[in-house]
Amino acid sequence: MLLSVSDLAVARGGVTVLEGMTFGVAAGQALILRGPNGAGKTTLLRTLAGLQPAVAGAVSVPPEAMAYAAHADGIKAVLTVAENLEFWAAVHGTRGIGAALEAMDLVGLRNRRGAHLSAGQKRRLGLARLLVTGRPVWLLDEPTVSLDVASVALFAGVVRGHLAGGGAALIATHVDLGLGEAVVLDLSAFKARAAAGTGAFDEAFG
Ligand SMILES: Nc1ncnc2c1ncn2[C@@H]1O[C@H](COP(=O)(O)OP(=O)(O)OP(=O)(O)O)[C@@H](O)[C@H]1O
Repeated sequence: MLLSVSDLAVARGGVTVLEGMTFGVAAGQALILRGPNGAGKTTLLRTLAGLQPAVAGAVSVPPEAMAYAAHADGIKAVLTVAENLEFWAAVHGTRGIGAALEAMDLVGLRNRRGAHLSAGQKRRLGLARLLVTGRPVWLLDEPTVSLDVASVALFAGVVRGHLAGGGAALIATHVDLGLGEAVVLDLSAFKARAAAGTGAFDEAFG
């Protein structure tokens, strides 16, 4: 397994929302996270990314092995598309942004400032960032929001390429990315008892 999670519990706002999560993701595999709004998909991804501590349990690889694409793209408005990617490449100690520019159809936009990109273009740049991290496990939170049909297909190809290269991905998505080999993890099975009756889960699971 490229990533193994055992008996993991995660919390939001001081309330444990998911517990007893044990699963693995193999090299070349995508795991699709399912669950209604508020189920805890973002909370799980943020915990794996090291942005918040786990309540309990163990994760086999450190956050440094993972690349997280959050709802916000984290683009620097004053930098151009190419400069944003070069900045991230420098942060991650990798070289070369050409493949990332091409993969997400950003070559023609390489000199446009972040502030001047459309929502979908920003999203494409945020996803191109994954490629320059060089990290094996991708954590993707609704990655196709703002993308048009052509860009969704482009991104699905990028994910397939990452998997074919021995990477893995955990993806919270309601969109079918056409990843035939993907395994679905239904988070309803891990609803924390502590969350029942607090309001945090009532909306999600009734
Ligand atoms: N600061 C907070 N304090 C209390 N509860 C919170 C806080 N932030 C989030 N929550 C609750 O934690 C639960 C999990 O939220 P999370 O964002 O992980 O869900 P999600 O499955 O990603 O939802 P969505 O599909 O809507 O993005 C939700 O019920 C949410 O209302």
